[in-house]
Amino acid sequence: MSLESGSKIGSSRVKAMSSTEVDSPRKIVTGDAGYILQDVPHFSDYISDLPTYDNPLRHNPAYSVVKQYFVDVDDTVPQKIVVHKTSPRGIHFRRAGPRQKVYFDSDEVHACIVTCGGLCPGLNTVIREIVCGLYNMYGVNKVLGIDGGYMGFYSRNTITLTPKVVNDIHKRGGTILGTSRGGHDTSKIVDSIQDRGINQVYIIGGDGTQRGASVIFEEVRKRGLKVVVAGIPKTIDNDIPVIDRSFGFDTAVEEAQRAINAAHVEAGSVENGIGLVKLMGRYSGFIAMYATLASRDVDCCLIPESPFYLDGPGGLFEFIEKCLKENGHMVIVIAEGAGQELLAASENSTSLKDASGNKLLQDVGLWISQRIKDHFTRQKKMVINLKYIDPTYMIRAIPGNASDNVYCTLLAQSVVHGAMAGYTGFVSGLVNGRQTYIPFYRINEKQNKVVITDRMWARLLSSTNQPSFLSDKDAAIEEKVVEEPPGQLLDNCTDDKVENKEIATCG
Ligand SMILES: Nc1ncnc2c1ncn2[C@@H]1O[C@H](COP(=O)(O)OP(=O)(O)OP(=O)(O)O)[C@@H](O)[C@H]1O
Ligand SMILES: O=P(O)(O)OC[C@H]1O[C@](O)(CO)[C@@H](O)[C@@H]1O
Ligand SMILES: [Mg+2]
Repeated sequence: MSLESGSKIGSSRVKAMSSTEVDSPRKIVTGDAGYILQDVPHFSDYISDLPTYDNPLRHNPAYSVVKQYFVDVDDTVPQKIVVHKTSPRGIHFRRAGPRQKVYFDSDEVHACIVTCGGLCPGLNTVIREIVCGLYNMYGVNKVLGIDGGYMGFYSRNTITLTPKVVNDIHKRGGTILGTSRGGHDTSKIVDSIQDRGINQVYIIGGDGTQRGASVIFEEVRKRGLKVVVAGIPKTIDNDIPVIDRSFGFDTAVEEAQRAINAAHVEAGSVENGIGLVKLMGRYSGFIAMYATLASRDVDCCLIPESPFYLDGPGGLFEFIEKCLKENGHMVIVIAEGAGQELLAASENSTSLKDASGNKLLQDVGLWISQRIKDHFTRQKKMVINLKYIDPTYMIRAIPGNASDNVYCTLLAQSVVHGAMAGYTGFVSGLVNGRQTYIPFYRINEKQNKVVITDRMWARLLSSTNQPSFLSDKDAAIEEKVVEEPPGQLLDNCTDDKVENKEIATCG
């Protein structure tokens, strides 16, 4: 059976599923033993008789010597790699990489790149590698940078991108294209794409951006345009599902160590020192969790997914007192989205939003510093020295580290290969260590969160020895989860549940 788009699918079963009336049908291919491919759209799904061309990499001296450089069209990557002998084969994604045939003549390509949402280490590397990939691998010579996020599509300013222009940009933080929140108008964006004659759109951004990319793709498809819409997920919070991790995350965790070290040194140098570090993470506490695990100097890590309380037995104040009595100092790491429900209850809660509609959070770092000071100084009459460090923007406004730079290069080259091969409506992402093409709906259906009933959070609790802050009621729920019948082998059991539901519906 061949899974190549536009070709016959042999004995496998293909089912078109539509989630809403406006969305194009989902491409689901099923095979033996519970095999499911959540495939990505392709030009041939809605435009017939398009010419194809030999991939120019065949004649590129760097690649032509590589044995099996081209990816087999049937290659797919499983989402879950821990299985029982009786497990169904489960969900798979199309493997990324160069194809023998491409759907663009090099001279025909007019690509553009846009960056949206907050900054993230590695953005410039992704831009650089898309430009260099298009020029050097595929002989493309028209690449435009859209200035300042989605709203830049409506302005006249664009930046011509060539390998020379982008040569050094990976050494700089931020994005040379600029970024923004809000201002997404699908028809105006697609009008602009059409007016400029753009036929490959590369969209780098977070969850909001990829939702925007998905509606741009739907509009492009509705208009029957031969225009690739492809995303590269960017999120320093690591809140995008399915992918192993987002680019820039590694750099952010590494940079956070500097703040934690400073907090530790400050706290250890005074009587009853408390070093408090606030890290990014609106709804997902991955940066805080990994920075804590990496550091080993942190005594308590507070994240949005694990509600905590201050007073009484098992509460934060009791734990701080214990640490101070035992060690004379302590370090707390708090994610910006942690404890927001406590702030809302104790302060005038606001419903302010940013231009994209994201809720603006109150500063939990300042709030908790004040509450700790009040508790120990006024109520307990104890001398404490609290130093609050807020490095939030410092950890994202830096260039990617070596590992993120390599990762960004692979993501960028993969997305270019996919676009040249005529795939569209997809993001390029790492799944179980392999580059894949993932349909937008999988990226947009939910947020990736720390699962506090997983082993990773248990590792953190055992490393810090902090309280779990679970009430008897919560503990009972946790117990129930653990007692569920076998089948939830993986750390991320929430994912499994979602997927089992999908298997049931797609099957
Ligand atoms: N549901 C949506 N439909 C269309 N466009 C959207 C949607 N959500 C967000 N956008 C647009 O995507 C862009 C970026 O969104 P947002 O500010 O939420 O950042 P993000 O991509 O989620 O990145 P991050 O949260 O990691 O900083 C904005 O221009 C916004 O208007
Ligand atoms: O202040 P800005 O630029 O809107 O971004 C802040 C938000 O962006 C993020 O870094 C996500 O990109 C969040 O962690 C944070 O709350
Ligand atoms: Mg977001």
